[in-house]
Amino acid sequence: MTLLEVKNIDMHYVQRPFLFQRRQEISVLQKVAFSLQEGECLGIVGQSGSGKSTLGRIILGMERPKNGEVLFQGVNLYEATSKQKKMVRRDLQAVFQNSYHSFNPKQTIYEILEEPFLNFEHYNKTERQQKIKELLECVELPQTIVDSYPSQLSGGQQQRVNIARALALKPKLIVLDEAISSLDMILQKTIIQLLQTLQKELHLSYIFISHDLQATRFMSDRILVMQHGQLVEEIAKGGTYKHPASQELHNAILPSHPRERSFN
Ligand SMILES: Nc1ncnc2c1ncn2[C@@H]1O[C@H](COP(=O)(O)OP(=O)(O)OP(=O)(O)O)[C@@H](O)[C@H]1O
Repeated sequence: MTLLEVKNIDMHYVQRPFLFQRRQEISVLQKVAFSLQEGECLGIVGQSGSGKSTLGRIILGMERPKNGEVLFQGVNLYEATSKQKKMVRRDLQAVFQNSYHSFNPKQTIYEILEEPFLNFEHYNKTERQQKIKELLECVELPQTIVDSYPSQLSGGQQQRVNIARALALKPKLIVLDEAISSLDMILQKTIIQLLQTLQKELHLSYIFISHDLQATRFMSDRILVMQHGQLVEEIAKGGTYKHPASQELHNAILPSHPRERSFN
């Protein structure tokens, strides 16, 4: 079943290069269209500035596009009623690259994880405690972490808390925007494996946005390649890269052994 439909999205930003110069429209997305099935992990890759994060924000309902529609479970995000918006806020979650900045540093991990339940559910205190315990188990964090503040956790632990918070309301889709890019290689692999396990257990869908083709290939069922605000190629799992933009990303993957890395 189709979960998300992105139809002919155009987006531009208005810039004024210098104080007395005329405002210029910079086009960042042109006619972007794709759909996502339930349970699917769709990768979106492209070089820096190709428009991936802008597209991610539009999919999350955070930025209204100039033209086009985003339909999530059949609901147009930018025409939704307040009841529909509440449903979307439950079922559509995000994990961004800089996990620390998405926390209130004055809240403990317990308070951070409790917030979605306070906002969306009618659980009593004992039920909330039980749900937080389950969330921590889900992302393989120790229960002792609940009294810590975000600044007391490692980057990997912070990102697990972020994932736990995104999972709290059992969403249908999580948009992961460079969600593992700031972690070291070993941690990246661990978090990818965790995301894959959770995807199977909870029948989740992901949009995995990254400039890292290798990680995206490992994670995704299908990959869309972006260049200059357009989707230039769709690659099925195990498929080959034909478009020059895809080949460029592919060629940028470093060989695993340092001896094989030549910069000539
Ligand atoms: N708020 C904004 N105002 C003006 N221009 C913007 C704004 N946000 C993004 N842009 C421009 O839109 C283009 C696409 O940016 P975007 O962040 O979507 O690319 P990206 O592919 O996610 O890049 P990266 O991988 O470096 O994060 C860039 O040229 C960027 O400068």
